[in-house]
Amino acid sequence: MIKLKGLHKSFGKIRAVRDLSAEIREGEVFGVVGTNGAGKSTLLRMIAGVLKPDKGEVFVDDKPVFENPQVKSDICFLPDTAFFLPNATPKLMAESYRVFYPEFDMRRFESLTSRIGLETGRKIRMFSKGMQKQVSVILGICTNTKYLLCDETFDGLDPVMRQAVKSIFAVELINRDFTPVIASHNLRELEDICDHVGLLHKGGILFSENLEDMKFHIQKVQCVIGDPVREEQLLKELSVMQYERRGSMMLLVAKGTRNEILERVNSKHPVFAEILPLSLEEIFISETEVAGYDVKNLLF
Ligand SMILES: Nc1ncnc2c1ncn2[C@@H]1O[C@H](COP(=O)(O)OP(=O)(O)OP(=O)(O)O)[C@@H](O)[C@H]1O
Repeated sequence: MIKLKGLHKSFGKIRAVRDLSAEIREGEVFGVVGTNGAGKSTLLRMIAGVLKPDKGEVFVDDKPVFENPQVKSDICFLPDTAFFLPNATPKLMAESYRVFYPEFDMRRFESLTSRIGLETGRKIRMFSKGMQKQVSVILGICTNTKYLLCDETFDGLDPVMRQAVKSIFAVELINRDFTPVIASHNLRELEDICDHVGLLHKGGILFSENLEDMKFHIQKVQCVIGDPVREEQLLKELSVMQYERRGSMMLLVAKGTRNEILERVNSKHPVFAEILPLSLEEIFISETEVAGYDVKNLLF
């Protein structure tokens, strides 16, 4: 488990991370989302132990991470701009990774690179940006470290490759002790891979939730009731987070389980009613609006 306790980090007058506390549970995919400059990279660098917090501490499996090589050997950090040795090939990079990470799985490296058609003997600098990202992710996965910190890792990957990386993560999560932390400014990129998402804003965590819990407790429903009195009653009875009208159709996002909401709606004898799937983005927008934030400005 990763525990972040009261982290602060400033660069001169810029307060990149302020009083940030959170927990990242083992075996979960944790997403850190936030706009450019929200403090995501700074946070990941502190978790990786390459940057010392001004105040507070990062504990990885109950041990402080900074200047602790033993703990750091359980963490692989993939920065947003991958570092490759000059003129290196993927094969050479894999060999140098093996020096730092004794558990590096060379066989898996060969199998993954061949599966996605990456030539391991070609110079990385001749690769496209997306291909360089692929090399970086594969190297990270093959380190076999328990924690993999990914900074904007899915950025620059095409949809097919993004899907491939997600599948690789899924296999790792099943087969070994693996906890990826993925930072992105794009909630849509995190939607189908993360179990838990923390929303970072101006260096602090605004919101940190398990996605299944969130989806279980919020529903989007569209219905036609056709009677203003019963419509009014429904709006009063539900804990409405968002409400919109399109002609006679009511479209609302409300707190409650699927059954609770349907029961309330059906008690108003609707002409038509259905529960619609909610995207992670809609959930975040609803939850944070209720908390008094205009999250649309924080996500895109
Ligand atoms: N080494 C540094 N020196 C000075 N300021 C820095 C440094 N690193 C980060 N900052 C500042 O700290 C703030 C947070 O930056 P950070 O890179 O952590 O944000 P981010 O959420 O990762 O942004 P992005 O999505 O653009 O990568 C920014 O205002 C940035 O300018």
